[in-house]
Amino acid sequence: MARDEAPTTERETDSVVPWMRAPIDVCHVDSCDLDTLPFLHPRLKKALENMGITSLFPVQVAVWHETIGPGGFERDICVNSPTGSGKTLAYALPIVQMLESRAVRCIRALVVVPTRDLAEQVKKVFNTIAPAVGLSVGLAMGQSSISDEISRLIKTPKLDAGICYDPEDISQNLESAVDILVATPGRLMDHINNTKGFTLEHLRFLVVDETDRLLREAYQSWLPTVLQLTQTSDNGLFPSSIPFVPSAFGSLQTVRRQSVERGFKGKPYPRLVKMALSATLTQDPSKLIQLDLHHPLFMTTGEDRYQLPEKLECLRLICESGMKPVYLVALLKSFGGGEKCIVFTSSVETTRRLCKLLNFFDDLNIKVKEYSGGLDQKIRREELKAFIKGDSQVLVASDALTRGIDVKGVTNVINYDMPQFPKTFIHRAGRTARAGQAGRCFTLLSDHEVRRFSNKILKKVGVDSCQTHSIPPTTLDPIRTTYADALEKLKKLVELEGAKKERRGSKRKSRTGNSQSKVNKTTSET
Ligand SMILES: Nc1ncnc2c1ncn2[C@@H]1O[C@H](COP(=O)(O)OP(=O)(O)OP(=O)(O)O)[C@@H](O)[C@H]1O
Repeated sequence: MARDEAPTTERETDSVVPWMRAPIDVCHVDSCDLDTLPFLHPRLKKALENMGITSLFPVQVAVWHETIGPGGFERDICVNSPTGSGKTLAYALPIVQMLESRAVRCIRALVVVPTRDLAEQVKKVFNTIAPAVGLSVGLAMGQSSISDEISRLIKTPKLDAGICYDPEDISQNLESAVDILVATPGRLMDHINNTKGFTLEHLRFLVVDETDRLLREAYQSWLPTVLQLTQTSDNGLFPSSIPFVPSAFGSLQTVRRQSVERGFKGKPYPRLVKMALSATLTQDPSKLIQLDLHHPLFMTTGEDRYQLPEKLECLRLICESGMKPVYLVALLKSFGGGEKCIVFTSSVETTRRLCKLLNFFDDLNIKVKEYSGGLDQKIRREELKAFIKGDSQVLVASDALTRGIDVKGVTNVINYDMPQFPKTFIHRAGRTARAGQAGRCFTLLSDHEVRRFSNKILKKVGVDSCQTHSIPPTTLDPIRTTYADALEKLKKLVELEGAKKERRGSKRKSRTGNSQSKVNKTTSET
């Protein structure tokens, strides 16, 4: 179960920080054609058109107006906008536009996301626009080789053969190879602590995507560390005493001076601008305070705390107990092979077993793949790629990985296990009905879950109508027999795997036993 969706503290529900009480309601903002978007750089307009984008979504227009042009980035921005509403481009576009005029290459924008798959996805979005204005985007995420990553993030100076250089001198003049870095917290900390030449000294934009998840995550140290590395020298009203001496290799010192920003005295410039975004942005003051926001501007969508995508249809199936797989297979068969579907379970183990069970239904004729934290990153990436390409039609997934994942053409989401928290429901359902498309979210319920589902989940997320989807017995009955066979095969497989695990365990024991006896023998001989 994804820890990050755990129920919020009571405080979060009844007390709202002052700056969240009068938000900009994105419902009152219209989409805007690229032709009429003020100040948009022509090369960025072209890059967007090459992606098939001809207008910006409301949340993107709202953020653009608060970041580009006269009031540009005067305030930090917090965005609470539904899944699939285009939050990634909402922050990527203004940041790329603002960095277009940078002279020297160094990390000026850092985007922190909770998972590796999301990091790769966000980097891809930046890569569709940043190169158009000469900016380079880097990726820092765990489970990939850190040395390869360093070679892509840090540029070592060209050394003339035959001249011996002082290594100290070289490390003093390592330069960043990227302008924008997308990172997961763990790997970001690795680079901050160990990578020579890696610096956030020149950082101007910090984006915390899926904020509520990141503020809950265990590796909390990344946020105070980044804020500490980018704070101004707090020396009253006089410019920072740090000497402004560009080095021989052209790297420059970012002098965060005190300066008068329109109406805000005493804040340093260039101030680190922060943007926090989520479909379920926390309102908990104790969490928000960690961001150390500067005169934050809050943008939300509609009156309610949470907003589901406009064209999302919610349905429920009440299943005989122990028969959920039969109802699931009947539902998958009813979709027809062409439609993409994500099936959510509440654990890695259930994900693994359910995926195997579905593949034992010989007449299902749908390619089902697993997508969970139990898989190695490389395999997971391959499975996701195959799903995006349409080589597989159904992904059985655990919650930990799906926040923000954007796969076009997912028309159905199925909650095989009932989501435990409202946020889990929102992020699962949010894998469909994206970018204004229609989509359906089915939830399989046993009798005893029906009441809890409507009171603890649907009511909290503002769903007042959830149709009951029924499957005729004539459809279910033939599946019951194939279910019995599939279950038999799964049991045999589990026993086989158990036996293999046991054999491996005993081999390991005997190896350690032998080596122990060897040690005993040698020690007894000596
Ligand atoms: N202006 C646009 N016009 C058309 N499509 C767009 C536009 N902006 C974004 N999209 C598409 O909308 C989809 C959703 O975008 P994105 O993943 O940024 O949503 P999100 O709000 O971050 O969702 P989540 O909360 O799940 O992370 C993507 O496929 C993206 O390519």
